[in-house]
Amino acid sequence: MPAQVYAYAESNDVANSVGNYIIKHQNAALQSGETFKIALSGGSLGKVLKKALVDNKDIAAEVNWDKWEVYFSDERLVPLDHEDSNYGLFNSLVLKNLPAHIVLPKVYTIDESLVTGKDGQVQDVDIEKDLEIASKYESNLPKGAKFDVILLGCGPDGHTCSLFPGHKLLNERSKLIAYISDSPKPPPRRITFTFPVLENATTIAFVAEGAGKAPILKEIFEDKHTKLPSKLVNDLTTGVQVSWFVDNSAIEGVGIVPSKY
Ligand SMILES: O=C1O[C@H](COP(=O)(O)O)[C@@H](O)[C@H](O)[C@H]1O
Repeated sequence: MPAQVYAYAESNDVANSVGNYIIKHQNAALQSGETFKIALSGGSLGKVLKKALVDNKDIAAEVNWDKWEVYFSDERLVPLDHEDSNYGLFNSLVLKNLPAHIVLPKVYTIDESLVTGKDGQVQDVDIEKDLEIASKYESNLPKGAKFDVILLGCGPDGHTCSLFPGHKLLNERSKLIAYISDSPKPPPRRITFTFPVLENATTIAFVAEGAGKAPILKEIFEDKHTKLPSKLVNDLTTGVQVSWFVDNSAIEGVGIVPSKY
């Protein structure tokens, strides 16, 4: 299934389109099941989610938060209220801005006590603990590690989740959640979805904005041989529908014909 690319001049339109996409897949999931299982990323996606799910009142009214199960496609091994935490970003930008009457979603976070220790202080690097964080997170994944939607970012180096170009985790097949201690982008200690989880999703959407993303999108869409992580996701042949929500500057000079969602 070839990836669909949806492009807009304005950032608000990108966000609204992402919001409509989420609602469509939420409704489809709730027609056949009791919960909507979504995985989020960090980085620039946080602001997009706020614009889409909090600020746009029409979309906000359609979100069945109480039926959502929220996971993170990757997480940095820092306390949950740390500025680098992907959960922390979603919490501060979205969850904390929801009206008081909203029943909050079930959100699956890393076990913070393994990062901070019982005294609440961040502990020194302890690979065994970090592996335990990854395997605990894996044990909480939905049945069959099946997500209705996975929302991804694409770093300027082509990384997605915490899967970095050329890294050995690109070949990880036995673990669904893997630990990385040498992330080239700080912070170095993280956990991440692996390819078996991405391959199994119903739908995956990338969100990428800004001229800084244009060179890497050019490589992803024009270089058949590149092995960038985002390209590997883009080329999945397991039946997952991959979409891109971008602004015009992110695809400036890229040879693709975008659509409107
Ligand atoms: O480190 C990370 O970066 C990617 C890409 O972030 P962006 O700001 O360039 O969109 C993000 O998707 C991932 O969750 C995060 O941990």
